[in-house]
Amino acid sequence: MQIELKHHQGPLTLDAIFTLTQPWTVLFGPSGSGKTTILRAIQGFVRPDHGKLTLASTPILNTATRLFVPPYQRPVRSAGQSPRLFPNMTVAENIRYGVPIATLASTPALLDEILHLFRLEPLATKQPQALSGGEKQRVSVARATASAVATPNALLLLDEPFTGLDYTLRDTLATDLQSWLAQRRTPVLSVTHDIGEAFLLQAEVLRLEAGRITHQGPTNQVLAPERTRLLTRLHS
Ligand SMILES: Nc1ncnc2c1ncn2[C@@H]1O[C@H](COP(=O)(O)OP(=O)(O)OP(=O)(O)O)[C@@H](O)[C@H]1O
Repeated sequence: MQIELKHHQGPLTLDAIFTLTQPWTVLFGPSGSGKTTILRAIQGFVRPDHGKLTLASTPILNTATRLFVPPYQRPVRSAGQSPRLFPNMTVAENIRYGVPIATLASTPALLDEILHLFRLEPLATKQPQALSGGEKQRVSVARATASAVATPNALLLLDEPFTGLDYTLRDTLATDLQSWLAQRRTPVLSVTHDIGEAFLLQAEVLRLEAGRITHQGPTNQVLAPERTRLLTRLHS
């Protein structure tokens, strides 16, 4: 996927050009650097001043030619920072919601696999009001994951997907989800400012500073300064 975005928004001047080449890419940067704005522009909820987006060789935005594919027609699925679940549906129904009936018929095990992947089997029949914040977050990411794997050539966007989870669950879930999605060839762009999460994923890292991509490469290269700073703090 090729992404070119130029946009003014409040104090932010976004000027980001990058290509997603790996199965999982992490967008890493400080608060306010524009991470969520990039995800929202890819979804189609922010219309950039200037921009060009191409997903799986299909253009979905080109301000020069006035091309703007609306959000509901983009093969983009996402889970945001605050889980928004259907309150009148169970966990299983929420996850099933974005999966076409034809997909459920051809891959009947999909829902069970996702419930298992996200450790949600014991909660499958509960409604959102009976869940903790971390459980709701898991359902939200599970729903976006189910919909992404059921959509041809989809890109999955995850904004702070493991926030609110304890470290043990986060570590297992992140690595299991990464390999499960890689097997299904569903690419991911996730946002984090958690250095532990970035190292855990062993993904390609895009480092964003004040609206600009300053580095792109493997985690241990791009985040070496953060790692050194963290280790120094732990040993002092
Ligand atoms: N609708 C808006 N109108 C004006 N300014 C906005 C709007 N949405 C966000 N901003 C500003 O744009 C900047 C980038 O916001 P964004 O949410 O993309 O940052 P972020 O890197 O995702 O931050 P965080 O890690 O805190 O979620 C911030 O300064 C924010 O205040």
